[in-house]
Amino acid sequence: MGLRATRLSLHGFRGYAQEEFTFDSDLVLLVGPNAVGKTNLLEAVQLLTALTSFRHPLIGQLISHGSAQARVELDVAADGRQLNLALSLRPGKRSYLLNGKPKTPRDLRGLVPAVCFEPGDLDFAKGSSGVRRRALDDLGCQLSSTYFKVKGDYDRLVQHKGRLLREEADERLIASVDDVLVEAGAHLSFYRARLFEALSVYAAENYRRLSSGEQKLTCSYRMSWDRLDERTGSAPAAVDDLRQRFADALIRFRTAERARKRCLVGPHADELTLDLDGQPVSAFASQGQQRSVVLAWKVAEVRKVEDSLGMQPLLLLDDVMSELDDRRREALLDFTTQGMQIFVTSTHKGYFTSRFLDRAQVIQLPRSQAVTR
Ligand SMILES: Nc1ncnc2c1ncn2[C@@H]1O[C@H](COP(=O)(O)OP(=O)(O)OP(=O)(O)O)[C@@H](O)[C@H]1O
Repeated sequence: MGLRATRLSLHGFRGYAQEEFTFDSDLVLLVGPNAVGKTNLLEAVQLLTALTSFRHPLIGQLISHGSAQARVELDVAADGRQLNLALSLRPGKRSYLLNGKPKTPRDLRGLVPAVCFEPGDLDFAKGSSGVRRRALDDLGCQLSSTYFKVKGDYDRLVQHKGRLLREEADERLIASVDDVLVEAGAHLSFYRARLFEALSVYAAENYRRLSSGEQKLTCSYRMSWDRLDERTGSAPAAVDDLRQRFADALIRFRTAERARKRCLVGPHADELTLDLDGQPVSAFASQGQQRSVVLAWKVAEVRKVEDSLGMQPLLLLDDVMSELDDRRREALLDFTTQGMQIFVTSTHKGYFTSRFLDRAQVIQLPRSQAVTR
């Protein structure tokens, strides 16, 4: 199924007082100098589609300085249907509309999916497990309302438990939180590990192609309780199994958690590792290899969205061309022939081939300059 964003309007959003863009191509290149608003524009598209932004902003940060509210709207053609997605932002409150009718994020989840690739994503390869957990959760929340709910429940509970541990609350009170934490935590680890496994298969294949089979990418997920007990993690068979293992671990680590005053076990501490030929990517891979790993992972995300939702996501590429060498840039631009709509931002047109530029709608920012093709 093809998704095409055709119009974006921005009112009081970030640096945009009032602006409207129309898109007439499946390849949209936004070019302009630093700080002109390229990323802000992609962020608006991401908020209306993925219902999140890679910047994870507070609502107040999205509203233009000096404005009381912001509104962004995106028209999308989806298999003959016209969708108008709107997001209104006021301090502390965000509300969505679909074709003029109020909707919850739950209603909109997965309606118009998007995958974003931005320079900060390089941390996916070189950063800690926390970066990879967050990336997985962002995608999982887009793919499934259940994932989103379980993640929200777990985050709230683990924060609450953390507060109780810091306040040295009564042991029975903490144990009562553990009783509910087990349910949300077992589900979150289960969903996340399954998503990771599916993406790992695609990413390994993508990496093999990108590196011409020179190295093998392997990805592994270790539940926190296996990691802390120094056991070798194995793929979870079922939620029941995880529930039991999590409950046992919470009892085993009760004294340690009270002593350290923080939550030690649970999905927030699961470890997600990436290895090239058995060596951790974060510590041993070259910068180029790390970039290829991230590229392989992003391509895997696109494929997973297609598998799960039966449609190609919008692909948002924010300033990644400058981060990639010619070969990897070419590999990424291969995507542009696969029919999905792609938004690319860049400070320079020079990163793109004439073949690419001929096909693309080039929007020059700031808008005082002419819009060209
Ligand atoms: N809430 C806000 N109100 C007003 N301006 C804002 C707000 N949030 C961000 N900005 C401004 O938006 C600008 C940054 O825009 P953006 O990140 O889209 O730039 P960019 O074109 O992607 O730049 P670069 O090429 O450097 O990545 C900054 O000048 C910043 O001050």
